[in-house]
Amino acid sequence: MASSLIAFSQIEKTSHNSHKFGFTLSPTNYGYWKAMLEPFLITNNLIGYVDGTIPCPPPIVQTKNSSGKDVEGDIVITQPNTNHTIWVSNDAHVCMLIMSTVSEASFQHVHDSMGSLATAEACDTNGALLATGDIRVLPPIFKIYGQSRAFSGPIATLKVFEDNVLVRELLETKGEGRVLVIDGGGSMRCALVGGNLGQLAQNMGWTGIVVNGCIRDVDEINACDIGVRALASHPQKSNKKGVGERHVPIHIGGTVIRDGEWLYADSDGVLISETELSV
Ligand SMILES: O=C([O-])CC(=O)C(=O)O
Ligand SMILES: [Mg+2]
Repeated sequence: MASSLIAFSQIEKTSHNSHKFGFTLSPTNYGYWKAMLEPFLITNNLIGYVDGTIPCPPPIVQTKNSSGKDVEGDIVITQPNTNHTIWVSNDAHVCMLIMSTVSEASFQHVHDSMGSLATAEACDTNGALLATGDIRVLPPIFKIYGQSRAFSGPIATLKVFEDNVLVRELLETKGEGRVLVIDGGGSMRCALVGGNLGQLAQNMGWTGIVVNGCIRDVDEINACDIGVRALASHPQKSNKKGVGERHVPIHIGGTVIRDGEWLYADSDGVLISETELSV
């Protein structure tokens, strides 16, 4: 039998809400914030809603009403799952508690990560699309840079080699939430993106940049409010000849990526999908 969840009582909720944290999460104090918040969540048995050890039960349950002698066999009864309703309500309470410790400066960032699609879950639930190649997983060759650890958007492709003139030209156009995916041939001999281009991408509304190649000005890029993936950092700048191809199919690690497809990146990896996936 499925174990039952218990809804938080009004007394418990009031007690949680009256806890004074006395600080908020800002763009610079994540370690301190986590060290202060985690013990609170553990001692109040709330951590399971955060780390996934109390998973969301399915909204519908099926029970078999076996009547023994019934020649028709078992009758399957479908009903709403009260555990699901309780979990959703408890989870909303925990979310509210945590969001009350997030500063306005960090709100958008936290909100974006909460709303983004988890790549592991997307793989688990889309086995058929993975098998047909409609969803592809990029090989785990990338390092994570930029403020946004989880990001997604329609792809603009670019093929260049040790030359970043076209990277700047594309980033000077409106991003409109797109992710620039640069096939730089995996070159480890110079950087295709640096702090200035990272800032430009942020200002022009790009969501992220994925580089099959290197970046530089890592500290500046890490301060930009975009997601960045690259093979490594390299201090040298690239050529400035303006050679390359925009919006063409590219290959990264043997995986084809087409302009207009969707990219999903989080701490677990990077997915390419022919169409937009629902969260
Ligand atoms: O100028 C470049 O080639 C890359 C760079 O350093 C930047 O974008 O800041
Ligand atoms: Mg620079």
